[in-house]
Amino acid sequence: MLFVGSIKAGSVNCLSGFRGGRRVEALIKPIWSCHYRRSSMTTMSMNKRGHELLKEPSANKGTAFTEGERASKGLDGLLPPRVVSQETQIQRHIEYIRHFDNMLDKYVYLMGILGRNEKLFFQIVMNNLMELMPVIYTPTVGEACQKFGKVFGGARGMWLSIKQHKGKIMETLKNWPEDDVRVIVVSDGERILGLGDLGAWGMGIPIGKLLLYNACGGVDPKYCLPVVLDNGCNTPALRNDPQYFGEDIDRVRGKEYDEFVDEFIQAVQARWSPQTLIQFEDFANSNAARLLDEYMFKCCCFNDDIQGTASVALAGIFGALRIPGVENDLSKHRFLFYGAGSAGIGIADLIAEELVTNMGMDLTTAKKICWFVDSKGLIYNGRHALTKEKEKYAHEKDFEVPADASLFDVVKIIKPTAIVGVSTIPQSFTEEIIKYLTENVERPIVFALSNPTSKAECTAEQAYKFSNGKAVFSSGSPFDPVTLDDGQYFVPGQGNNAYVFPGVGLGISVGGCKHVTNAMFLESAKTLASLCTEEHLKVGSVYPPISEVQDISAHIAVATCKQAEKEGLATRPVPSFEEVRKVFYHPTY
Ligand SMILES: NC(=O)C1=CN([C@@H]2O[C@H](COP(=O)(O)OP(=O)(O)OC[C@H]3O[C@@H](n4cnc5c(N)ncnc54)[C@H](OP(=O)(O)O)[C@@H]3O)[C@@H](O)[C@H]2O)C=CC1
Ligand SMILES: CC(=O)C(=O)O
Ligand SMILES: [Mg+2]
Repeated sequence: MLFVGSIKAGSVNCLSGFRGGRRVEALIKPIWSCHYRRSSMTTMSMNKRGHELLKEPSANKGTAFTEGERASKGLDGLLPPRVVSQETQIQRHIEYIRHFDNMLDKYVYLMGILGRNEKLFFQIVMNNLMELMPVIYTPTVGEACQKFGKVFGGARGMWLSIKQHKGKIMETLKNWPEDDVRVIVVSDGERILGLGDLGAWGMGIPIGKLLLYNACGGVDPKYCLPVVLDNGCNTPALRNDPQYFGEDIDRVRGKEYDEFVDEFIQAVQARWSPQTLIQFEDFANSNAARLLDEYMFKCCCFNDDIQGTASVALAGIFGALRIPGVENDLSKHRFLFYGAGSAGIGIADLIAEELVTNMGMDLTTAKKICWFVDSKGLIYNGRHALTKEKEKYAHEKDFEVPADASLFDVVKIIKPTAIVGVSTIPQSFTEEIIKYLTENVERPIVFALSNPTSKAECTAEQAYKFSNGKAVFSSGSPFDPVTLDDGQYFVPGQGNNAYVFPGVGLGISVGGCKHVTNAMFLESAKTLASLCTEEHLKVGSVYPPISEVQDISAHIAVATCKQAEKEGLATRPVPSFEEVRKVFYHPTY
């Protein structure tokens, strides 16, 4: 740890200075040192005894409490006599989890452990990351959200209702027991994965994202807070469900909604810190980019669906460019996005930023390599129903597009080298589309990024089969490896922002950064791409394996800090990879 005891800790206010006195700060503060107030909750948990202690998930060890602990903490007789190791506990639970055929049952079982014994939960997940990430995250988290009221196992996170809490959010946030909150993932539940408006049941997503902060990004769960802003729900079937626990009102829009969000952001900054990171997640398109524009430089925030997704997709593209047969000059590609929402526009914006920043292109030309199809068809200059975001990619066209053109028709007109699915429309990358792409490009890029699996534009098997193994594929939700009849073997990469947001969030926190910028996501994309080796590319994966996500997150954290320093946004020195790795959350007892 970067700690020198002889200098009086606390003599420099970590929040106050960046530039002046930074080296001194580095000497007296370990990275991740508490620049906030001391956590009262943590102290309270440590002091618990007996039955109370067994009911405290952050401190409970169950049958692993040692004889000494049992004697000193009033646990004698409250546990069966034999002391077992955490390893034995893990073995027992993982064997049990493997007996469930159903992924949702696995989710519910695991969440039960989380509610009883946090460290055990995380150790189980971290030891079995490849197997359990699809349980705690996509695709299962989608189904968990759809049934959240039925599988909800207890209090986790905060539910802020526009009806009950508007005007008193600060007062409400005081009910959260931790005085040191560093990362908040917030959703209003209106666009939960590709599953639509799930209202307050969308809470599964902030919870799931933060579990990845802990398991993949090394952030201690005590610093994390999942939040749902409940401003109503426009899914009648959900509201009519007796188990639905959100507000039974139509979504509030306009000024009242904006005031609600604004009050939340200001309250977070006042209750915790201006550097508390706020990650916007799964807001509908009508609010996502708007809120990001509004708050990017008013607080420490980012929108994961826009920026995190852009970063992971660009990293995958960088990987693809290294595959023999794929055009290796980014500027010579022609991208066709199916879906022109938060994710699609975010990815195109970052591609354009790369072309401008690092390849010397002008922005107008850079944008021209990206074409979009939304629910109304191809986007072009003069088309009706264009938002401000879509207008950026509404190019002049010198061809006719029939009003009822299918995606295949558009593919034949645009002749893309890469298609990116962010549409929520399953099976839309059909056999004829993939075959056509393969006939026109040696190795087409086919990214089916919509989540969960049921919404993927095509499966990995379809992409490889229809292209005779030529497609360079990745998907938002995981697919198993594929072996084609002729023996070609592929390990599809998972193009999911989970590769990026835990590392960026960790970097922001470790660096004490004031704001989050697009350049940080560009650097993250490069960092992630640099970790994808020839060995991964050979089997078709444009990403390193998710099993390496902790190291990946630490590398991304360092890259984020470096970029923050460059932009004058860091308040602490850039840590090394080893320093970041050292402060990772370790859920061993
Ligand atoms: N892999 C990853 O890491 C990530 C994946 N995603 C996934 O991407 C998908 C989209 O997310 P996001 O962009 O945030 O969602 P948005 O709601 O912002 O955008 C969805 C887009 O799809 C378009 N669309 C909807 N129906 C059709 C249709 N029938 N034909 C053509 N286009 C259609 C919409 O058109 P219109 O504009 O006309 O309404 C809109 O442009 C989701 O499934 C989400 O889970 C999102 C973030 C990260
Ligand atoms: C992965 C993600 O953020 C999404 O599908 O919304
Ligand atoms: Mg999302």
